Amino acid sequence: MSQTTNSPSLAAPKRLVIASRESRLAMWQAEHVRDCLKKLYPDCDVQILGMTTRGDQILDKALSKVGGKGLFVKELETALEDGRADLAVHSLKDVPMVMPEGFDLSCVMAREDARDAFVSNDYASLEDLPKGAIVGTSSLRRESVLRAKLPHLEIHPLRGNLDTRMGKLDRGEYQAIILAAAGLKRLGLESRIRAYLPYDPYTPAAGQGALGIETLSKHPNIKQWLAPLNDLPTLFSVSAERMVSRQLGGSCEVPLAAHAVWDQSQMQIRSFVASVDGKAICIANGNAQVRSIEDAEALGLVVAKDLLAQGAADLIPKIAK
Ligand SMILES: NCc1[nH]cc(CCC(=O)O)c1CC(=O)O
Repeated sequence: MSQTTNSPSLAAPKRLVIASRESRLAMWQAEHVRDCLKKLYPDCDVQILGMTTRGDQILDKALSKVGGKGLFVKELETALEDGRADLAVHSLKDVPMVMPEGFDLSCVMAREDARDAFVSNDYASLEDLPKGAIVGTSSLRRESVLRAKLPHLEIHPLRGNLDTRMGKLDRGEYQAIILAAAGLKRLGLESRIRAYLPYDPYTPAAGQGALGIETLSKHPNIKQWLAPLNDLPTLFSVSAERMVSRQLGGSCEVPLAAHAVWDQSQMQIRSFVASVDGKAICIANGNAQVRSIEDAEALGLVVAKDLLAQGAADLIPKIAK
């Protein structure tokens, strides 16, 4: 993944098929990748293969209860294996921390706004919500911080694609909902954002706001063709975040947050592991010079060790210690 220039000896691709989920956000992301590839390789025929995943079908349960991450990527991986597609585009947040055998996270593209957003028709911010107001989120991470900071609020589950979630808010099922700002901005719904939640304490999930492209390990050419799409600051940041998450079991069955920023070789990272009720929390911050993916992962490891030293493992159901 560290390669960011195209090998001059490799001929341009003739045809590339992108596997994508069919939600509006997933299609936006696939079209974005298609447009970038068309710019790089004007003579290449770039197609999008849309498909429904189990994560899109099961809408009545919290993600953490139905298999979590991986749920949105499995069908796309099958399309790669079967040769129906060459690359799969994912929200990086949904990509498992440990890639399955035979698959690589080949490319990480520039990050959108990584923050969580407050969306409401009647209130301007979380702080304005009255006692008993219903806030929609199915993220255990968001729920944990909300319960700790604003215990007078009611947290109710909220699943489905972005349009479904907005519809539920607009029908009055919730007084407010919390969503990733990235998805809203990509779909032109930025004007619905009433407030941005600060990174402290509302730290995002590892990879939030970034796009990841997955390919088969046995097709190194495709990885090389994608290399120019990598964004170095994002790649460094998410490498650190994903290392923290990986060390802590990498599931979404536990409130786990990790967010890093990289600028001019300096990286800062904030991470927490908490209980869903918000009563217990381990927080670790890191700061280091980072000039490579290895440096970024090393910082992620330090932060993970800090969390574990504070007893984070006790908050995680099935972590292999
Ligand atoms: N877990 C679902 C998911 N995966 C990616 C995004 C939003 C876009 C992104 O973070 O890149 C969302 C929705 C949300 O958290 O509101």
